[in-house]
Amino acid sequence: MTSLRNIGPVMLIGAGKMGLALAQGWLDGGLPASNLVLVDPSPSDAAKDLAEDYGLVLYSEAAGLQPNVLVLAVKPQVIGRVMESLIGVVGPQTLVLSIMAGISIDRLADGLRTGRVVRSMPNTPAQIGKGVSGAVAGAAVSANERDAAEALLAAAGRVVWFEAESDLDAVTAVSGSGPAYVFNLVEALAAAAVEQGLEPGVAMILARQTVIGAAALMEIDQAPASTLRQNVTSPNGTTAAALQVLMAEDGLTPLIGRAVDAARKRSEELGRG
Ligand SMILES: NC(=O)C1=CN([C@@H]2O[C@H](COP(=O)(O)OP(=O)(O)OC[C@H]3O[C@@H](n4cnc5c(N)ncnc54)[C@H](O)[C@@H]3O)[C@@H](O)[C@H]2O)C=CC1
Ligand SMILES: O=C(O)[C@@H]1CCC=N1
Repeated sequence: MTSLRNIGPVMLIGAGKMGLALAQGWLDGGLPASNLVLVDPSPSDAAKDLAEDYGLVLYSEAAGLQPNVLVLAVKPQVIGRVMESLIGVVGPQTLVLSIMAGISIDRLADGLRTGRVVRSMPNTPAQIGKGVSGAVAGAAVSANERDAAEALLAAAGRVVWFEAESDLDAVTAVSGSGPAYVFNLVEALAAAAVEQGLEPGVAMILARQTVIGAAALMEIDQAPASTLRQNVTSPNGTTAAALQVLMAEDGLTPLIGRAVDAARKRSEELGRG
């Protein structure tokens, strides 16, 4: 696989939450700081801090530069304007790697006048190298360019390639937004603990560490999730009583199904502008 050391200049357009999570992963993964430029007209303190810590250049606009890889990490709602500002920045050798929800390869190819576009969907655990990204390569993307995109995404965690671009709307709804579902589960578990009379601070420690522990166990123990669940469930015990509620016909599975469906529809909507 292509190494981040010899991928050449990378320009990140949009140093927001997800862009910075990726940038941190690239720097940790060996991308030389001198090869990373951040572009953001209103950078957050976190963006300024990263730039200062690593000596990165932080520009308010991209004019005059032609990177090897241009990473698009702005909100889908502003991409029209952003693409206009990038004419001339995307050269004949520039690979475009988008992480934006909903925005199609065709739309980027039209707006940036290049077919060299990889559309991807990472998630925020990228920041610690534990993310997962789905990716689709446009028809004009060469094997080397696909390798370069893979190197950037692999610094953030696992990479799964798809043939059908429409699958990325599902990926967005499952793993792109998914960390939020898990954090919301922590909030719900902590709220339930408070309802049971526990002090809020303690409730949050218990809820948070339960999810941290369960995730860490799942990483080490490759048994199916259903087996890990069964390992907690003593016959006729407390977990069985809770699972009767969670696994009822109107329990967690249809609820998560509706949530994922809503996210997918929103991803499709964002794509329609
Ligand atoms: N937050 C997440 O978990 C994930 C987000 N994404 C995608 O990443 C993109 C960014 O999302 P977030 O980081 O959450 O949003 P954010 O609001 O934290 O970051 C967007 C950044 O773009 C900057 N920006 C606005 N106009 C710009 C311009 N003309 N040029 C350069 N930068 C500009 C803003 O100042 C901001 O710092 C979205 O397209 C989203 O779909 C993808 C996967 C996961
Ligand atoms: O909420 C969003 O639209 C972005 C895409 C996936 C995660 N965050």
